[in-house]
Amino acid sequence: MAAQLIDGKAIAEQIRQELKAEVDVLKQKYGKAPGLAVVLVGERKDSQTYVRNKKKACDEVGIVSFGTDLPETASEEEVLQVVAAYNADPAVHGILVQLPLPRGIDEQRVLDAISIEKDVDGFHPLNIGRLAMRGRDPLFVPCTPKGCLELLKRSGVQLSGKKAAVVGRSNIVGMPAALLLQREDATVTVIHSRTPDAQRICAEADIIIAACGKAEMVGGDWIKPGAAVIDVGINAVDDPNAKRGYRLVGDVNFAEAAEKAAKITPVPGGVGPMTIAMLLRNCVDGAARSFEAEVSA
Ligand SMILES: Nc1nc2c(c(=O)[nH]1)N[C@@H](CN(C=O)c1ccc(C(=O)N[C@@H](CCC(=O)O)C(=O)O)cc1)CN2
Repeated sequence: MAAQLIDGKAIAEQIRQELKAEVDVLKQKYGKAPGLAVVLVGERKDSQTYVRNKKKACDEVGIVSFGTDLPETASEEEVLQVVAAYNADPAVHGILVQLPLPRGIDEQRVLDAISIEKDVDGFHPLNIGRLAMRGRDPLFVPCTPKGCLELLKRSGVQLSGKKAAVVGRSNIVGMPAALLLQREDATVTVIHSRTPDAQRICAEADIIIAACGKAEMVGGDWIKPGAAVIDVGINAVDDPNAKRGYRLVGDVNFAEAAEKAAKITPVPGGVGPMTIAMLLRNCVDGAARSFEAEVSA
């Protein structure tokens, strides 16, 4: 392997330590701690694990976590009532509704109901809209793409003036990642299922963010020698030799790409841990804004 590994687990740990110090300062200055409310609807095992990990990470840095678990059968109105209660609660500075929601609940309606001042996932259309505008700043940026940019910056990858390819155009990763790269003065191409010549475009890019949800789709011949490669994919592939009966692979063929890239993230241990670190970052930023607004009111 020629590439240098971008260790998301270690960088996320470093960020949590930085945040713990910031939270201590906030507590001393304002006499209160940031609060994060996590809403989980249904019994999906993966969502339960993510929510548990989010709460554990909050404890570690000194953020107070609040939680509401609703059954799979909860109605949209019940979910909206929980969101409304957290919107009105001054001890809560961030609200997160774990996705995906059970079928029958209008995800967009629920996300739209979160106050933009508490939208620590950055999924509210006003926050996304501001991200897309020059001269306007969102209050929060979605955690996974924010984590991708943080990994690039902390690994010393220059963005300004570089060619970037984002593979995938989802609302929660691909599109915001493209907007963030553009804000850093990269020239960005978004590649999707109907893009002709996807491989050629990707192979011309200095920076690749792969977020298409297809196991190992980005092969070695998609990578420009010396490129920085950020792999957002988390795909389970059956493997009878693995402890859990499956192993996780990204959207990038790691072994092939690592021979060509200068820097690359692994899966697991790359972007995944950064998603939670960026959630904490957003929550601390939201709380700091709220505390400051209170004292200057
Ligand atoms: N409201 C939200 N819902 C969801 C989000 C989100 O950002 N906000 N993202 C994903 C799930 N997610 C956090 O919620 C998440 C996914 C993966 C990881 C992670 O650390 N993955 C590990 C591997 C884990 C394993 O071994 O199974 C890794 O990549 O190293 C963290 C958070 C969907 N829902």
